[in-house]
Order: sequence, then structure tokens, then C-alpha cells
Amino acid sequence: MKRKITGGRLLNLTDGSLTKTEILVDDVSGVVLAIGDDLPVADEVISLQGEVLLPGFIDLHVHLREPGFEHKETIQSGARAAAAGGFTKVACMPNTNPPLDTPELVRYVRKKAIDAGAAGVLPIACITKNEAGESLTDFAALKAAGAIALSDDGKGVQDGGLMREAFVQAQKLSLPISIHAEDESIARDGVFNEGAALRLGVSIQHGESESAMIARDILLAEQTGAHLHVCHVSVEPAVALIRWAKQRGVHVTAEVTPHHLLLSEASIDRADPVYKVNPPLRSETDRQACLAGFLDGTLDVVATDHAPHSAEEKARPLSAAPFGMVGIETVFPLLYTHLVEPGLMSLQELVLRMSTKPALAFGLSGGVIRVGGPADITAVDVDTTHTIDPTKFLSKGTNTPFAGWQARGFSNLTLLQGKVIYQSREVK
Ligand SMILES: NC(=O)N[C@@H](CC(=O)O)C(=O)O
Ligand SMILES: [Zn+2]
Ligand SMILES: [Zn+2]
Repeated sequence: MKRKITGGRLLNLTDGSLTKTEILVDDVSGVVLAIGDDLPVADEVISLQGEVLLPGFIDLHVHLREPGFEHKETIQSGARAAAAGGFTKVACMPNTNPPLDTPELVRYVRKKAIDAGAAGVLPIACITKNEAGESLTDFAALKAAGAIALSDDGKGVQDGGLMREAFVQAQKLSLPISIHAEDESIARDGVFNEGAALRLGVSIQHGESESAMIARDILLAEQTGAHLHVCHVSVEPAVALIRWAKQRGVHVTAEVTPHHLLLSEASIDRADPVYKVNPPLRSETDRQACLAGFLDGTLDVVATDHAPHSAEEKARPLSAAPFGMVGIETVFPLLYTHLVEPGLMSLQELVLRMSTKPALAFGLSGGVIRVGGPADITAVDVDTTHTIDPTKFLSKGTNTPFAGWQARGFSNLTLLQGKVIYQSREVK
């Protein structure tokens, strides 16, 4: 079927201009057929009211919890939440139960994702069997089954020798290794960053647990020529190390989360699990370094690390509650409202970091809107203010510290390969 989207304003990613135009898409070929005025009649017309048309966002780091933790999220609920957040593709982490360490499990996730009929889901498979950090999985078989990268996210691989071998094998297969950098001998099950931990009488998770492992893996990636992707960067020395690695020509890319860009440990007013996330919310100096690193391109992309947990789990005492925050339905409005509107970055730069660069970093299709390219599109309303209300999320997870915040830029429509995967009540 051919769909015509009218009434939207298309963002030019080169000069940032917005142009009122129609877009004609086809959900059989999945591509954009035409962009312009007075396009031919289509089978269906979707009328917008000035929403901004953007390439669908791509998240290189989410947790969809299936198999094994369906009470937190399912592939279906997570992929629908992603579509509502303007995402057309998400890469899901393998810390499920069982962890995604076999080709069968990778294929299982892909099938469930297709059945969900929402955002595209790209599985990331384990580096080590059972994420136990002891022996490597079969990278070639996992890639053949559809894994787009490797990670033991949730944990760092403690054994540097094993990690070296992982980089050697991943390089041969051109698979990125996405690292959760946490040296457990330094982190020691700490919960908050030093300032908040001392203030609230909670255990400390020192930032060097992150930067030390990033330093190790930069050196290993340099020697092996592998692609190192650093997850959820949160401390100033980590930003400096990644900047240094890029100057040396190491193949390294890095992500930053919305919560590490917008919050610091100063925002933690009580020992509440809603603030418990790994890596922890850091100092204001660290937050500023992440923001500067994001603005100068050292940190390439935004990734949400969408980590849903049940209300019951997050109601436990702080030490027993799990780490993690949801983010997929609020990231664009939060960053639009708090970075673009105050003039810290342009809209096109934010879209480059949420759509174009994630696609380029992992070699995925999408990330731009052009005739003949994939019809992966979202339409955001930058004029209407909404208050973030977790009870309205499509995700099963409501664990966000941004509840009650006001923002603009929520998606009203999302299309994947020309099919509507999300449509708000505002769109007819
Ligand atoms: N970020 C988190 O705090 N939690 C993640 C694991 C992870 O991303 O390390 C989770 O799986 O819940
Ligand atoms: Zn992690
Ligand atoms: Zn994660």
C-alpha cells in the first residue's frame, strides 16, 4: 500500500531548515517513493499538523527482558514503547534469562520482534557463555543468526586475556563489541557515586571502575584493530580516554544516556531506587564532561539504556533493588526540550546523534530520509507541552526519575518501512 504523509515539515539534516512537504511511502518495497508538493494519489493519506518529519531514531542499547523477565518488559511491549518514542530500530542487550548466547536464542528474539510488528529489534549477543565471563561464545554462529554486535552488558568482562581474545575474533568478523565497563574489584557492589553515597549513607561505586576498564579495552582494541563501542559513558576520565583513543585512530565509538546528560548525583534527594542506575549518576563535573564530549562528537550517539524493572522490584530497599531506568519513550522530548530549546545544540545535530550516527556506527540501514531509502520516519510535535506521566507509557517499566517533567517533541506518528507502527490520538 502507498501512504502519503501531508502537513509535516521535513528537517534538512545539512542546514537545519524545515520545509513543508509531502512524503509518499510504499509499505511493500518499504522505501520512500517521493518527496515534494502535490504528490500523486495514494491508498491512504495521513494528515499532520506541522509536526517535524525526522528519520526514525535508532537506539543501540535497550533491554527488552525476553526471554525470562517478561514481568519487566516483553519484546512486544518494548518494541511498541520504542515506536511511541519515535524509534524505528533498537538493539537489545543479551542479559536475559537465559542470556542470548546461542544462535537459537538470537533467532528466537528476531522472530518475537517480527511478530510484535512495532520497532525493528536487532539482537546483541553475549561475549561470554551465560555472561559468566569465563569462555567465549561462538561469534561466527551468533553473527550468522543475526546478532549485530556482542556485549556482556550488565557486567564487565573482568578477565583481560579473555577480552583480548574476544577482540581478536570480533575483528575477523567485523562485529562491534559493546562494553559495559565496570571493574568489579574497584566497583565492589557500590550503589551511588561518592558525593550522593556519603551524603545519604549508601555504598560508593567509584568512577575509576568504569574508566580503568575503558582504558584497558581501548588498548586491546588498538592492538587488535577491533571496533570497540563503549556503553553509557558517565565519568570525565572516560570521556578524555575516548577522545585520546580517537586521536590515535582507534576504532572506538561511544554512547551517552539521557540521564547522564541531564542529571547528576546532586539530583538525588533521597535514597530512592528510582535513582539507582548503573553506571551511577555522577558528579556535576562528570555530567558537564559528558555533555561537552557529546557536543564535540567524542561521544557519538545517544543510547537510552532503557532498563525496565517492575514496581515491586523498585520498591525494595535501595541495596536490594535492581539498577536501571526506562528511557525509550521520553529521550527525544527531554533532549529536545533541555538541549535544543536552550540553544546547547541544534535540532539537526541531535537528530544526527539519535538516527544517522547510530546507523553509521553499527552499519545499519536508515538514519536519513531520502527518495529510494527506507521509509523509517517519525513525526514529532515540538509545539505542544506534555507532562511526563509513566502511567501512560507503553513500556511495562515506569521506573523513571523524569516523572512530572514537562517536555515538547513527543512523536505523533512512526513508520517502519512505510508501515505505521505508532500513531497518537492527535493523528487521523
Ligand atoms: N543500566 C542499568 O542500570 N541496568 C541494566 C544493565 C546495564 O545496562 O548495565 C539492566 O539490565 O537493568
Ligand atoms: Zn551496562
Ligand atoms: Zn544496559
